[in-house]
Amino acid sequence: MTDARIPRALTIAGSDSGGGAGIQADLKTFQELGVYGMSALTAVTVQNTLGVHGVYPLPPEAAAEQIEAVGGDIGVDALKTGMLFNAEIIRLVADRIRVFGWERVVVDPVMIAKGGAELLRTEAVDALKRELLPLAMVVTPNIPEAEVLAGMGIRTRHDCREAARRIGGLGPRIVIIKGGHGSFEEDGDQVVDLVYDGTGFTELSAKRVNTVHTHGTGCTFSAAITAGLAQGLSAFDAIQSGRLFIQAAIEDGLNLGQGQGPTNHWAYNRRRQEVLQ
Ligand SMILES: Nc1ncnc2c1ncn2[C@@H]1O[C@H](COP(=O)(O)OP(=O)(O)O)[C@@H](O)[C@H]1O
Ligand SMILES: Cc1ncc(COP(=O)(O)O)c(N)n1
Repeated sequence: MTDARIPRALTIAGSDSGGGAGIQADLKTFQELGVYGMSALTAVTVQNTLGVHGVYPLPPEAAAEQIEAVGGDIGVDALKTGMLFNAEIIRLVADRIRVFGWERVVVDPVMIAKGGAELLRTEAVDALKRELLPLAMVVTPNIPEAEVLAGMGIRTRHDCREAARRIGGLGPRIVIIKGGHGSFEEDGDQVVDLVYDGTGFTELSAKRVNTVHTHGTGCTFSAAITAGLAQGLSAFDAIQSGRLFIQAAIEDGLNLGQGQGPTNHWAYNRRRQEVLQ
């Protein structure tokens, strides 16, 4: 029998039939990072590299009961939320996080898929802000999501900092505004994720990969952070190691299907093995 104390992580998110985003991306990432993965499904999407072709939300109680089933039996060292779709699901998920007293919580405030499909109802944004963000150790909006949460446009690096401050005011301990959707003038060929911890800012820069195969980048990044938290890393170390994981996954992205392909969840470990050989 292997060590019973393998780190355990839970993803509360939607299913992506194409396997590049959602719970599929999360579970692949947990597995690659040596963490036992569990899922509470909120919705089934009909999805491939060409986009989202259908969304079938589950009854809100289904998510709540899945969380109770794994939380009460197996235990959860860290969790992430992804696609939550509506306010009722958000309320029940937030309630279960409070009841279990979980603190290592990553909220990826998924709103709109890269192809434009709505993964969170507009009227649910308030519930996300009021119910879930106060429970988050780390929240990971992309720039359009940060604009919605902060209630302001982001056109400059200065705007980005102001938005991070406003989102920090909603309760999460750390805000990361991800730079995948565009660079500011001074960023050059770098992609910059802005990290705000309530007092100061850190910019995590990496080379921007020139690719269209970025389906599931946000899911994979937040799952990698969650895996780090499940293993007991500090939030900042988990974010830095998540950044290394996503960079490798994008650099070695998979040209699958006819549209926007997924990232490569093996890339990080394959590179580490190559270094060891
Ligand atoms: N072209 C790229 N090159 C390198 N890193 C990227 C690229 N696109 C996104 N990323 C990284 O992927 C992660 C997810 O960012 P982003 O794509 O903005 O999120 P989302 O999938 O939520 O829209 C961030 O760490 C971001 O810096
Ligand atoms: C079920 C599901 N959840 C999340 C996303 C967001 O994907 P991305 O990380 O590319 O923004 C998605 N396309 N599908």
